[in-house]
Amino acid sequence: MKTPHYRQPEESPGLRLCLCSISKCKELLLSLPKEKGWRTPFLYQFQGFWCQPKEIQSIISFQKHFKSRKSDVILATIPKSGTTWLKALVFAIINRRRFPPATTSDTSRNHPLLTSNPHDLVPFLEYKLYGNNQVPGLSNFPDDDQEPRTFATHVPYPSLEESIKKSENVKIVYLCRNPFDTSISSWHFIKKLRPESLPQFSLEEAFKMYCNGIVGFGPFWEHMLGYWNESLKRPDVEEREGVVIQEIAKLCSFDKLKELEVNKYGKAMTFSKHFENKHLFRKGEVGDWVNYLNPSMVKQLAQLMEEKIMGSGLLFKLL
Ligand SMILES: Nc1ncnc2c1ncn2[C@@H]1O[C@H](COP(=O)(O)OS(=O)(=O)O)[C@@H](OP(=O)(O)O)[C@H]1O
Repeated sequence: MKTPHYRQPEESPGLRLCLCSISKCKELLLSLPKEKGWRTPFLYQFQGFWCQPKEIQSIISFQKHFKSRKSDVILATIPKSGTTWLKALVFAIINRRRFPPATTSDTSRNHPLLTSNPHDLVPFLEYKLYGNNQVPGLSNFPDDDQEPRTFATHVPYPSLEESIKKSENVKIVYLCRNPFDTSISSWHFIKKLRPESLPQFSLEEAFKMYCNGIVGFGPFWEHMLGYWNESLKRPDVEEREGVVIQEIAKLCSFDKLKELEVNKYGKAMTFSKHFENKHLFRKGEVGDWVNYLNPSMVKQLAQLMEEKIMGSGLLFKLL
């Protein structure tokens, strides 16, 4: 991170390893239902959703050790539904006074989004913070006097750590995207990251698994409805601060972020050791699915959405 005012959680002196849980986790894995995976040989069904083995350990650690603060902001998504964009937007909004977003002004030249990938600015709880057997010391995160803390997660609502769910003040921002585009985006992403040791992964196979709910943090409809139903119980007042909105939208736009050096050539540790940021920016469009799904696939997913999501009030823009 090149901006001196913003501290990464790894620098915290409280970081420690939590190796004792590894053997317990192995035991747990043996007891869980499993299916063929997207990026790993298997996905396991843990607390009702599908995830990779390493994620289970970090989710347990997050559930056990994280304690929310009243001012915390949690960004929640299922993978490939616009997480990177949401992280950029929320980071820019929360820090708009420290880092003015106007892309033309002198002060904005130091904006962290120009030199850091959004995943390095808003860490995932289950990857960057509680991943790799670590329990981060978050007392000084991100800065001694800077609130709110902003975290991200793919974990479904029922599996969030208890103090988050119990709090009346913690803000959860949930973003979901139409399942047509999300399924295609997921397939493209996994094709790039899937180890060579695993067999080829066709669109047909990926689509079938997606529709069966067997996708990271899925089934997608349960992920969406978990957060959606909770938001209906606790509606938020809409707040607007007109002047900076356009500037933030411009700074966080797909074209702007995709063309930055850090996102064209940079690497982030969020997803794996050698993960290239460019994989997070493919097309960024609504409706690219029409180039991939055949009529019978469209029919199948449309029926599934009707069966699982219709009636909830949740509606999507498909084209
Ligand atoms: N700034 C911005 N604006 C609009 N769209 C954007 C932006 N950044 C990333 N993208 C598109 O989001 C898709 C990646 O999803 P995620 O960011 O959720 O991926 S991840 O879960 O964090 O791996 C992926 O969608 P597809 O292009 O359809 O594959 C990205 O291209």
